[in-house]
Amino acid sequence: MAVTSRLLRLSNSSLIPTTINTISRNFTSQTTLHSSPLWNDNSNNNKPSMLRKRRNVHWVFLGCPGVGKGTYATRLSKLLDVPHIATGDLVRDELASSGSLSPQIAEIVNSGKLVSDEIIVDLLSKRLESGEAKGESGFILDGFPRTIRQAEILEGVVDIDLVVNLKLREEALLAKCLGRRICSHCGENYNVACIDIEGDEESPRLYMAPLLPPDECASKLISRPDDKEEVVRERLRIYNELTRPVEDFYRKRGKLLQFNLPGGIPESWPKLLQALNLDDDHEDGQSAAA
Ligand SMILES: Nc1ncnc2c1ncn2[C@@H]1O[C@H](COP(=O)(O)OP(=O)(O)O)[C@@H](O)[C@H]1O
Repeated sequence: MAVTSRLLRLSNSSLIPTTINTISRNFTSQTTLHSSPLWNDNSNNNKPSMLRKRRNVHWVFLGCPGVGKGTYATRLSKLLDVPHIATGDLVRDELASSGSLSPQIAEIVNSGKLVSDEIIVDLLSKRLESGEAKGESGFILDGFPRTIRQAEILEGVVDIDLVVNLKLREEALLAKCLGRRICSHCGENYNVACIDIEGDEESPRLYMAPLLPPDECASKLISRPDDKEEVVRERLRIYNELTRPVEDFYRKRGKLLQFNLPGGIPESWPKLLQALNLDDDHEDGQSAAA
């Protein structure tokens, strides 16, 4: 469908609030619509060099709180040279800047609920607009879409190539959220939890070493206010209720790649690259696994 008719359809749709017009402008002006999926075109590991150089991906990361969406999306965004856009970060930036929306969203976020589609689309639109001004193209979205309505809005404006659904055993998710620490100085993420879950007939042992901070960050660690146990449980409940159906939305469209994390970063990162057919783009296995 041509971009103009796509926009026309959007602006006529009662589903789409006015802020979405901004998001549609941003997406359509900077993206190649209906591009072929990078990961699907690599059958027999025989990657055409032209394809390997193409980095204009439009990917989405799905997964429960604590699964590691941010960690792996950040790494892939560096590897593919596309922006990693995390709506959770946009929300936290908005709160930190005491912007006009802060009072409205602080209470929602700190109780583990989702902020409204209108607010999140507004924040995402602004982020895309500033990226566009800097010449960005492509993206890895993390934390959006989180509802079927958000998925429909996104589908109305851009053709998503791939949705990576990260999966981790339920027992590990809470521990990962509670162990999460952020350096208040440099913003780097760490995790003090050491996860070691015995294997059984259904799943192998799961070991995830802590990701400890270097000395310069160790005294500056903070936790996210929504990483408290009762709030994490609520976020997990909301994920199951509102975001789980988004997995089906993309499964039906043949875009969902399920990826079970086998352990911590050293085990999971090379396997994720393999699953994405990006393993030979990754020249230095040791440094990436650090
Ligand atoms: N797409 C979204 N829709 C609604 N609320 C969102 C969205 N993305 C982020 N948020 C808000 O920001 C909070 C933090 O998001 P995020 O860092 O992605 O958390 P998580 O670790 O639970 O995946 C969410 O609990 C929610 O309140």
